[in-house]
Amino acid sequence: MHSRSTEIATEQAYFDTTAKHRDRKISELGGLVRAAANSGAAAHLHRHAEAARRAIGTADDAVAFGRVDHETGETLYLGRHLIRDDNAEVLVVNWQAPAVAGYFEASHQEPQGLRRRRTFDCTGNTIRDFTEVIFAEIAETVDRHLLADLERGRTGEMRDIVATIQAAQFALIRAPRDQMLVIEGGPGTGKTAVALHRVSWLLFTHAEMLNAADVLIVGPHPTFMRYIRTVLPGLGDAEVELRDIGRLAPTVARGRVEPAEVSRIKGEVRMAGLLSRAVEGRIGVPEPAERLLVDGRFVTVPGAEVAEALDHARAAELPYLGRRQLFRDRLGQIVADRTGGAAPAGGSALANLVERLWPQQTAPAFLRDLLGSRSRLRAAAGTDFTAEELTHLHRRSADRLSQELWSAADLALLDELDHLVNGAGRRYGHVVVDEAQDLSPMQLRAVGRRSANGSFTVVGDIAQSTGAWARDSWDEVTRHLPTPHPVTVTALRYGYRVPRPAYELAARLLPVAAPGVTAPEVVRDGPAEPRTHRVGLTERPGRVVAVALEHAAAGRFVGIVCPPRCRREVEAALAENGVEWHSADRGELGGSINLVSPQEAKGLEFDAVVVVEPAEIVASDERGHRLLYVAFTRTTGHLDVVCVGDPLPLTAPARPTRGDDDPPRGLTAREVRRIAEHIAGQIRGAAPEPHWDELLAEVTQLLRPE
Ligand SMILES: Nc1ncnc2c1ncn2[C@@H]1O[C@H](COP(=O)(O)OP(=O)(O)OP(=O)(O)O)[C@@H](O)[C@H]1O
Repeated sequence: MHSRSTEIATEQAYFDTTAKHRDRKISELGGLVRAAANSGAAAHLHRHAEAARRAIGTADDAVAFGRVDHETGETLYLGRHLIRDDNAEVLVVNWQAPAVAGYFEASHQEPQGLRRRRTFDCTGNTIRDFTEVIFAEIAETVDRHLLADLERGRTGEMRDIVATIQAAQFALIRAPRDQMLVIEGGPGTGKTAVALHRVSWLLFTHAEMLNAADVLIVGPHPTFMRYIRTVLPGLGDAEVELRDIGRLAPTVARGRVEPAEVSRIKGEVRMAGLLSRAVEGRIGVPEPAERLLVDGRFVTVPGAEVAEALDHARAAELPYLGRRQLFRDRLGQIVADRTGGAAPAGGSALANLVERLWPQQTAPAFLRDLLGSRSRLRAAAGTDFTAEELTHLHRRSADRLSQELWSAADLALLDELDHLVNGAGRRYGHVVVDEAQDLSPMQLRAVGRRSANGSFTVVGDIAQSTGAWARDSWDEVTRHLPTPHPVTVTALRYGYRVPRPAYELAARLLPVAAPGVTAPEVVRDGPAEPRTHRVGLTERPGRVVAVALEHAAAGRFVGIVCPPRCRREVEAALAENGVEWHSADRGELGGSINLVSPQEAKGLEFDAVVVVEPAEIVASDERGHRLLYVAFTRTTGHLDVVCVGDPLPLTAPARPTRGDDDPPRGLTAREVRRIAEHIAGQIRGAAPEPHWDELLAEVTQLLRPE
């Protein structure tokens, strides 16, 4: 029998030969890319060469990550990319190929014709070691390679998991395309990783009908998109479109903070009806006779004829602006018939009449006018909204459109309006929506209308569902995504990210946070028990920074998960200590110390997590225990809780850090909190001076007794 070092040397020789073939191909393609870039008419060749170059990987990567030996004696190496020799013989099979599915699927119970599965541990293309499973052996061996992989330090970028995809994950990755596949599971079960690898697998398997630019991945916030953005390009699929949910809307200034009840109303599906009626309501009624000055003389068109042209255009199956054009053409013809000439081209009288009866619109201008006008809101609301709800929707517009600041809920309304006004935009052959459990019906409509065929991968976890649209079942989400295909909800059971001690702490929240949700089975032990630091109020920020620095000094990637109320003090302490840090709120993630809100921590992970004041996190959301569950489950290793109050609040939200919380007479504590949050939110959003009046008006509105 070969010794291990001889075995590694033999494998290394194979890797070296393969690398020579790959590197030559890379340089050939590089030459092609350069040549194509130089010749003017060769853009498509350039793209093709680029894509081919990406599909073969880079010279820094290992040529393969695994190998399977079949009972038949055939051996296949698998890698992220297909590699051939000069005679087109396959040296390494790409991981999506059916021939190597057994690598992911085979188990001791069902070896699927495999004798051996080997996984290589490499630095660049140098093999350091390998682990292997011999399927004929009786005892199940722990997948040491997976465990070693999970122990590795994290950075601000997610890595692919191709070498260690587990059988249950692989089943979802290769599930049929024509369905709405809901992947649920606890924190760190690999839902996001699986969804991304599924995209790569679908692109490979359906290459003839689906290319990377036909796939859209929607995530919760910009930081999350940055976190996942390198996974697919690393697998050779660089063109896939990634957008956070806010970026589906037309580009506007974001950052408006508004009370939860306003967001809640704006997220409801009945807003779609209101917007559609509001758009139709902008089409005017003609005068009994319309007089137009055309080429120096007046032409009178009877109102009935104009009304008929309006009705004709209104009934067309086109968006608002398409129908406007129809009306304009028809009116032009009517005028031309009267003057006996050709249709007046762009005559200003005609243009004015069209503009009066069917005004030009953009989604932002339209929404600003609508929300700023009680009468327009009332007219469009019909009987679907109460007077109180309309009062919530109404707001004073900024003086200029460019000064208007938009909330997250507004963005979905803008997208709906853009669709009504300009018609359908880009549609995709497959749409992935991650952290879908928090999206409002209006946000889900924005996602849904981007699907060309109802093929979706929906990812999320009910136990992590928070905010105005916290869900208790998947049906509440999927019913807003149109599909002719079946809906399949499948759970991932094993928790790969969070080590046992940290997860045991987090799981104590589950009975309060999400009764009925099954906890994942954790696959590994952690490096340390969670630590609780009970401190006095004034010590809190300093301790947070000290703990974060301790982890950073040990080379760990650190996340400080901090509720909004403690943010300023922690930022100040970081500054005082001269600590360089990154803010997830600004879409940054990286370096060593990162500051994130619990909401924005969703989907992210760190080697060490410092959770600041759990009771404040619980108090900051109606489903605050879920938010704390999210915070505790961001760690791949260390967890520290720094708090003045209860480190694990299991009952109603408490306010441990202030003694002066009694509400003034006439206001309930909830109202005071709501107002305080609103004012704080607006200030945080750095409302510029032109918005101060508006802010005051909104606060006055909130203070009015209900
Ligand atoms: N088969 C695997 N091999 C190696 N690492 C894995 C595997 N499955 C999951 N992981 C790792 O576990 C971590 C969690 O994965 P991921 O972020 O996809 O989980 P999630 O279920 O989406 O979590 P959350 O609900 O918190 O967003 C990641 O670091 C991922 O790389």
